[in-house]
Amino acid sequence: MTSSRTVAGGSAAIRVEGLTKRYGRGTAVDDLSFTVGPGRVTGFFGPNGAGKTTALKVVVGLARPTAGRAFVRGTPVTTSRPDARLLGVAIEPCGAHPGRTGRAHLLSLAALAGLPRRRVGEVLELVGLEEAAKGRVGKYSMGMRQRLGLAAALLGDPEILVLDEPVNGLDPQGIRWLRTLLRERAANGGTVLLSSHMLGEAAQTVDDVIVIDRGRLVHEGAIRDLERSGESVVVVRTTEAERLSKLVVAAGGRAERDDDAGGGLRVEGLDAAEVARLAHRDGILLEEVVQRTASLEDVFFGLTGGADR
Ligand SMILES: Nc1ncnc2c1ncn2[C@@H]1O[C@H](COP(=O)(O)OP(=O)(O)OP(=O)(O)O)[C@@H](O)[C@H]1O
Repeated sequence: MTSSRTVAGGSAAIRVEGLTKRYGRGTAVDDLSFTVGPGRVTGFFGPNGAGKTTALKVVVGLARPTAGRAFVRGTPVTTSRPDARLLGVAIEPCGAHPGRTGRAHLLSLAALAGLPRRRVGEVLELVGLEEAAKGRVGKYSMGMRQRLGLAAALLGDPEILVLDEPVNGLDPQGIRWLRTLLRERAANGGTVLLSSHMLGEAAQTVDDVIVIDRGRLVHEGAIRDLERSGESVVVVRTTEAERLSKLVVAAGGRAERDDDAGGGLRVEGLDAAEVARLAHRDGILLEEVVQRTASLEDVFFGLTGGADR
């Protein structure tokens, strides 16, 4: 999928520049640019329909961009078969015929990529599918199909892994296992780009995040910075929410009714002590005041509007 001509991208493992992809009159990806650093696990996040799969397909050469370019290790991506030693890809559907065994599927992929047969046994062990690989793919659970897709991506022991929603269908133990596997690859210098529509869940796995919404970039940076960016929220329970809400707004804060707080208020822009002072000054009784830091999911909703499409 790459040519020998090095053009751009610098030391980036993956670089996407001004990528737009239209399907008919719809725009799936809209002037998107981002960089994936080497030796890091990068999460590519966005609500359903944000354009993640489409962008990843362009990055791995499975779709042609309408405009813009993608580079893998500085080399422009083309739609020819990727070098399995450079780039491993797991994007559904995995292409395995339902009537074939998982092992037969991997053996044919290994042969196509010029990789030794022994790699099939090795990757099956890595993903915990040794026994299941003797059975037909059509009988696999979603979690087993995920593991088979990952085994295929790992065949060439690639420098860079691109995984579309790899956590889907995995149980909690499976998620923990995948996290360890991906962290180990990054610790050994490998690069991972994985997509997910749940930022909170992937937070322990990734170093960096790229967040898109409606095909456009809304955030790019380290996960730690995003965690720190969470503004604190004060949740107040009172029978005089309406009156307190006006005081909060007059003091420069934001307030909205919070049904979870039992007819209370959710306040942003002021801390708990300031809210308590305002209430006390006007003789408003507060039944409960709780201050909490916005979770990563709150930050994600704030960035993307939260709505799945
Ligand atoms: N082959 C296609 N033909 C037409 N429209 C498409 C095609 N592929 C994707 N789209 C549209 O492009 C938009 C982005 O889809 P995409 O699958 O890339 O989003 P996503 O972020 O991966 O979503 P999800 O998390 O639901 O998989 C959607 O509106 C989708 O309907």
